[in-house]
Amino acid sequence: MTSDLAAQGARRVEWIRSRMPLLAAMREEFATRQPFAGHRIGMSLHIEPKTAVLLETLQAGGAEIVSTGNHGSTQDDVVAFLREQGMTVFGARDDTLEQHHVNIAGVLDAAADMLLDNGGDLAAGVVERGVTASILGGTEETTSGGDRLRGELAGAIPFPVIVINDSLLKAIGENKHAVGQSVVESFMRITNLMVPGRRFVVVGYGWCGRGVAHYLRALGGKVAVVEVDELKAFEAALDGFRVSTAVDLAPWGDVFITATGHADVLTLDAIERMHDGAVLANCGHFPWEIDVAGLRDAAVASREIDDAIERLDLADGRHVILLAGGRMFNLAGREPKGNSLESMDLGFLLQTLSLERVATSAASLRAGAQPVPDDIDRTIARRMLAAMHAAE
Ligand SMILES: NC(=O)c1ccc[n+]([C@@H]2O[C@H](COP(=O)([O-])OP(=O)(O)OC[C@H]3O[C@@H](n4cnc5c(N)ncnc54)[C@H](O)[C@@H]3O)[C@@H](O)[C@H]2O)c1
Repeated sequence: MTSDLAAQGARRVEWIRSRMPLLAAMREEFATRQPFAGHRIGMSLHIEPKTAVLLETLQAGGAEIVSTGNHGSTQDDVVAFLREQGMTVFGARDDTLEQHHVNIAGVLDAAADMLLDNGGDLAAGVVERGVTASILGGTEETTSGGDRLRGELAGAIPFPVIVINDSLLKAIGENKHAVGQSVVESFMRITNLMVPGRRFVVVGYGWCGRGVAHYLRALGGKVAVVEVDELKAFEAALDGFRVSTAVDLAPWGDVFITATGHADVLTLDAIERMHDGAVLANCGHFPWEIDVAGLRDAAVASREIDDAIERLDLADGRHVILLAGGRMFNLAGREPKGNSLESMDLGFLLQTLSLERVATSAASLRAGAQPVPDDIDRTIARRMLAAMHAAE
């Protein structure tokens, strides 16, 4: 019998599934191809409705799924739905960090022969347990997991791991365009402020920063860029943005958005020069880009004004607004949407085709971390163009 929670999960997945055409086509192909028949995939990935569509697709290809989510973000209705589809899923939204580690151990105990990893936890687990020989290969979703495989785990992984975040297709489709769109959407949803005419300073002009700067300008925002790499700073200037340092732009900007992946790119020396009411937000992966600790020390008072909006009063009478405590603000606030369905359709097809490559041709891949094979990027780009009717 379907539980109420599973039924709620099923309803939420329905809309998402209906707008992920690349994965839908894959499920049809897999019905006959069955590349994962006889394989058990052990997974660690943020569990929400888009992930459910990925898991359904792998299951349609014959895979047995044993999965857990990220700590603190597992959606219980989606877990209930996936369990009803015959998958083994560990984890709940309120799990402690300790329980999360038990969940990861549960996935490792299932003795999967393929891994879909997130941050390198499963790869580190099989090395620690000395069971690497039983693994055919797998994928790694994140840059930080890729860094770990190439750093502390280098030489210890005798099977291939395709690092999804190394894909140029993903950089374009997700980091630039999806993060660009969702950062602008989140700024508007969380603050309810106007973009047109407002002065934004974007720190970092990599894939994400470029997207953020372009989407803000597209809505009429005035945008300046801070970038330490002179080539990217030059590109930002040619793209028509004002380019300078954070300290120099501090009195000019109304809103400051960091997108670098690096620590302390917005510090007190800039914050002290900002005008009263300046808004600070970060969309980089780690919550360390804005010097939040330094800001809290300098503040004489602080209070939560609304969901993900905090006011910090400074000694000279000015105040600044910090969104989402300096964490990724496009995943915060009421009803965070995260990145667009289409970008996740694309990202999860990268996962699916990379796992299929491992299942069918592991011997043709080298051991350890490696980028997504170029032909997979190009196949998906062609499919995405067709799904978008871009040629019409
Ligand atoms: N919020 C999301 O949904 C989301 C999605 C994808 C990636 N990310 C994260 O966003 C961050 C940026 O990703 P990316 O793909 O744009 O990386 P990237 O490497 O393409 O760009 C980072 C840029 O920041 C610049 N930079 C570094 N230190 C700087 C400093 N002190 N001041 C100014 N510029 C500086 C670098 O020169 C580089 O151009 C990463 O942490 C990534 O994990 C977030």
